[in-house]
Amino acid sequence: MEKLNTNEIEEALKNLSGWALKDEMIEKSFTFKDFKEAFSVMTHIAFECEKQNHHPNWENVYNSLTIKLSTHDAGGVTQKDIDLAKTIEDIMAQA
Ligand SMILES: C[C@H](O)[C@H](O)[C@H]1CNC2=NC(N)=NC(=O)C2=N1
Repeated sequence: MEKLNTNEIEEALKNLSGWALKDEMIEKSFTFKDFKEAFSVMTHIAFECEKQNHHPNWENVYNSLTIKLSTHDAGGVTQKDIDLAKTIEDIMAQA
């Protein structure tokens, strides 16, 4: 999968509210009511990642979750990351 250039990423991010390009990754932070809610959403996301065979770099501290997406094999952001970010937004909208 081809790395997207900065313009292509910025264009894609127009449809992904709150996601930003930083250090060759796209990232967004979320806050939940408590750990249980955060981990429940993470579990949901994890199953979708398995389906897409594409996985996040993420950090959870109690009720906060920071997700960073890049395609390790490509060394940057690809369409796979954009697709996974959209999936994550859909999950958050349901939560
Ligand atoms: C073997 C397997 O398909 C690869 O290691 C996949 C798994 N998930 C992945 N996830 C991410 N974010 N980047 C990858 O390059 C990647 N590669």
